[in-house]
Amino acid sequence: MSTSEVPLSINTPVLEGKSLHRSFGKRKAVDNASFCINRGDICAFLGPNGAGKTTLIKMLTGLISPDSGDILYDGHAHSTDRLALKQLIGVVPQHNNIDRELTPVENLTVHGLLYKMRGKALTHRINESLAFAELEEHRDIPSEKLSGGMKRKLVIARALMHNPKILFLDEPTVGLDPHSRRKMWDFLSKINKEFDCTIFLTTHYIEEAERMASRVIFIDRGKIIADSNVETLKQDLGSHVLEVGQDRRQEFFASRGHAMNRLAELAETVSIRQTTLEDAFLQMTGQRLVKNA
Ligand SMILES: Nc1ncnc2c1ncn2[C@@H]1O[C@H](COP(=O)(O)OP(=O)(O)OP(=O)(O)O)[C@@H](O)[C@H]1O
Repeated sequence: MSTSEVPLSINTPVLEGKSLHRSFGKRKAVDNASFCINRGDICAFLGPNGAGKTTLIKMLTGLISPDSGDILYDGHAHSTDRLALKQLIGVVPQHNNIDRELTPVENLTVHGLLYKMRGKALTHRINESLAFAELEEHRDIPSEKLSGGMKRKLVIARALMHNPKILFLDEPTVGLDPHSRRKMWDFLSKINKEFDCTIFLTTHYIEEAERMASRVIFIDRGKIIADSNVETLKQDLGSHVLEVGQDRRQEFFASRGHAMNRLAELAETVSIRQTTLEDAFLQMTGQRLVKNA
């Protein structure tokens, strides 16, 4: 049995980054980043503006090369085989790069042709993609007339046309209103389940990572500072937090009961709430992720 025929288990690594470095001049955009993404993961890279998320995605998708380090897909380096890499991955960049004058059908057709899809197979796939993205009604209008959420879905549908194994999304919901953002999370979860597609996304929206991700990797100033699941990151800190006094100093507790006991002792103004990923990031880095959904 060849390597490609070995059945994949859930814990099969599909993507590994090993000691990745990338600088721009003196600026270390990505600094010794190592991680392993398993099949079926929805992995969120979470970090503030300028943390290195886009640089990392560009390296993983072959747009730029690392200064040093290795990138392995299914255990193999693809640095010399760009075509094989392109078949394996779908990429959704931060900005919608659809052809605005072309219709959704035309945008998908161009992508399909580039991936050597032809005839009935291409038509079938386009129809399937439009149905999945709920864009059938808008299939023949210029794409510039689509709403922001629809344009985003079209970019995603296009990235999925050739059935990639891993979908990369750089800030998938940036610029969308909260309602469209939530619908996008459902859409991405559906892609993950129905297409058996591993998802790797960057975001600086806490809620996005909390709602969607099975794995969260914190990145700060180019360095990976945590790699775990959402619940573990929060539990490590304590499930509940008291914010005490005018300066809202934080005290963490293992349970609501413990937090309530402490609350009863305090004479100052206190609020109680569940711990969030924002708290975990703040404790680790001393800075906030800034934007929130
Ligand atoms: N082409 C480039 N030339 C020079 N500096 C760059 C270039 N690309 C990125 N940088 C710098 O590298 C650092 C990381 O940038 P990057 O875009 O990867 O961060 P990010 O986490 O994606 O930020 P954002 O959330 O704002 O998109 C920043 O300091 C940025 O200014």
